[in-house]
Amino acid sequence: MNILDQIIARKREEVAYRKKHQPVERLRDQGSFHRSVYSLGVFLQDKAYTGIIAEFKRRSPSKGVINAEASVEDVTRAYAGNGASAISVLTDRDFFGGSTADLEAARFNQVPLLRKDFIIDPYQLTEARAMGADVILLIAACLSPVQVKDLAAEALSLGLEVLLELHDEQELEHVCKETAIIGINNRDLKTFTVDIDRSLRMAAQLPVDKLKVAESGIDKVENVMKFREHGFQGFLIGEQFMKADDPARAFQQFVIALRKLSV
Ligand SMILES: O=P(O)(O)OC[C@@H](O)[C@@H](O)c1c[nH]c2ccccc12
Repeated sequence: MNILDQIIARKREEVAYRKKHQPVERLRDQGSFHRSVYSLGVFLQDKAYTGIIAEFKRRSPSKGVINAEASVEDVTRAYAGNGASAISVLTDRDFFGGSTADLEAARFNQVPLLRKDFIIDPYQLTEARAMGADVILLIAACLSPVQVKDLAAEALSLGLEVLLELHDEQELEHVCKETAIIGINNRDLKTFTVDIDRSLRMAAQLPVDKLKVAESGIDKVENVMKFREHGFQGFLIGEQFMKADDPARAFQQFVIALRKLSV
């Protein structure tokens, strides 16, 4: 079993457990279920922001512990206060050290919040809405095209936006009218190999009306500039900030350098 298969096998158990202990009706009663959402599509196209979807990630299966100390509140406040178009928060516990509590703790920020997890069941969409997310991730590598379409339609009906993550050409068939924002993951979730040019190669094959997000392995402002030239509106960056002793400062410095190049 590759790592993605292991994550999904564990996720099925986790979702079954959660459904039993937190019935979907109870999720719908939570206050945040009914709040209005921030639109990732709108924020990615607003030039007042950088296009960066800045991620809060404590650890990962590929890197182990990235940052054990960081405070969600402090880091995400710095992300939102310094031009992030959105914030991504890992909510998977077993492989990424995240939690529902982490996302809830980031909710005070007035930018779109992405629930970063492995979504395989509609229950997780209601859960995402209830915990205060605005956007959910659907990963083509672990879903069929029909599952993507059904989960995306349900997410939209709950008022959530969808970021569909692709990695290779075969996954282009997962793109549908319900998925307006497409991320290309430069990291292969099965082998962890990162190829930063993958986004550039695949971008040309995406429908022109989709918003494009380059994901993973971005560690230089020059990468962001290059992605922009290739028509990308979004850049999902985690480790580059989280591996610093002070992720808030690392983000600020990255944005200052990016703004210098952008003028
Ligand atoms: O930390 P990086 O290399 O900047 O990557 C961020 C993000 O793209 C990565 O965390 C990610 C992309 N797709 C995922 C799916 C699940 C978990 C994590 C991810």
